[in-house]
Amino acid sequence: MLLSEAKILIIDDDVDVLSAAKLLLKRHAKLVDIEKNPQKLPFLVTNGTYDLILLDMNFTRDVNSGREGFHWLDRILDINPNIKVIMITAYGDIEMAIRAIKSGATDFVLKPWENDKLVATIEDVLKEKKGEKLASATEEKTDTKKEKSSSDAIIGQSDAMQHVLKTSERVAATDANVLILGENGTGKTQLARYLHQHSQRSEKPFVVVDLGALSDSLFESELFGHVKGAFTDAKEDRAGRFEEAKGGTIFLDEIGNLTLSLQAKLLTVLQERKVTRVGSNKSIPLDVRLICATNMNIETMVSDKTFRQDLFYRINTIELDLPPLRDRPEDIAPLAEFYLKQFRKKYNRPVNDISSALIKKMQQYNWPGNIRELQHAIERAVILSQEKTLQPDDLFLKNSGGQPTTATGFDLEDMEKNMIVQALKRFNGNITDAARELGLSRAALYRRMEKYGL
Ligand SMILES: Nc1ncnc2c1ncn2[C@@H]1O[C@H](COP(=O)(O)OP(=O)(O)OP(=O)(O)O)[C@@H](O)[C@H]1O
Repeated sequence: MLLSEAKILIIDDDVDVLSAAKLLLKRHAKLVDIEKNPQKLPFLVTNGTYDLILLDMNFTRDVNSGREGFHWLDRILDINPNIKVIMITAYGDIEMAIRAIKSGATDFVLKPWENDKLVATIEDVLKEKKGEKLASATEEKTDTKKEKSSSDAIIGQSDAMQHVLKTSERVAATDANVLILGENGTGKTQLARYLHQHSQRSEKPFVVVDLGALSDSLFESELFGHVKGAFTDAKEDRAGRFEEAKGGTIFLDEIGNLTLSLQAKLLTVLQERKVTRVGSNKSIPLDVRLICATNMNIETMVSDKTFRQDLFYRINTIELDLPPLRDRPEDIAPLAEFYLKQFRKKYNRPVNDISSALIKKMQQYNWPGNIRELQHAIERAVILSQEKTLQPDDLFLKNSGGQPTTATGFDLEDMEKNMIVQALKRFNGNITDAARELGLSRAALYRRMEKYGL
């Protein structure tokens, strides 16, 4: 592949590194996105946009062990083993760079780099076929491709989801502003990406902004950009997210979390269709398609006057309502099977099937964390199950009937309880054998059984 065709993502916590690399590479590559928060990597990689990632070895939390870099490298390659990753390492970290390559990175560059050298390294890496290096069979590569495209798939055969999908197909091609409503984990981000990918803007950036995670003080500079010297930390000119999304789509998640004063600022930009970087007096025309989402009851917020009616009317030209999973039980089996396949492959586990009793159990559950919770529950079950067919006991679900809450992902206590249940089952309730397998003393196992009410 030529560099001029390549889509590159750069991840580094140092904004100066990010802007320097972007400035250099955007002259050569088709697309260059930057991100300083590595937590967003799984999301960014899953969408399959990028051919190559430049990944820093060290993020703030753990300054120079490189441990975080290895962690993120693993995550990236789990999601897409064929993606090319170039690690960015500091001088003196050669050992670490070698280790990175052994762990699956394609190459490394030393920081601070020489521009020509960086471009040449990227060009070489893009020419090379990653599969050859991994010495994996062609079959494996084909599978991964299939998985990449299927992981973007929106699964939903219920009438409610079919309705959402039909409307989405119709509106994707237009430039209409879309507001996506739905509880946490119902697939709002996934749907926004689908709309972008099926629009005429699909070759341009899809920029996600989590407004819920943005403090009031950062809002303007993050969304609209700033010029050098606009405030103490503004060491360089910086484009905002609206500018980054130029020609593409901007997805404003958690719009219901905006304070009234920020709502007014956003409204002005949307009305005037131009942005002005903080500290500048030059306005830049806006060329983005706007998709917003919230899990809040925004109409009630409008009546309560906590959300501006004029902003509401501007963002909701088309409204798409994603129903909670408990209201569409027909979608549960296809979703569970989809994730079973995905995790079976990821963790190389011999689990092939889901019993009908388990499907029934899942259909009776209320899924407060919606699809994300189901995804995590299946993931846990695939890791822990000793059987080829998942059974009701393999899936630990929180008690039904509670209020919808945010799913928290892996819960160590859930995992521990499940492992104990499995061990007891395997040894027909024999405490000595189960304790030995779990690496616990009999007393420790009894204590835990008591704690979990077993
Ligand atoms: N219809 C679907 N088919 C398959 N997977 C889905 C579907 N909808 C969502 N997912 C998956 O479920 C997870 C949660 O989806 P997503 O992040 O889009 O939800 P969300 O509504 O944006 O969540 P939040 O409100 O917490 O931001 C993701 O891993 C996504 O890929």
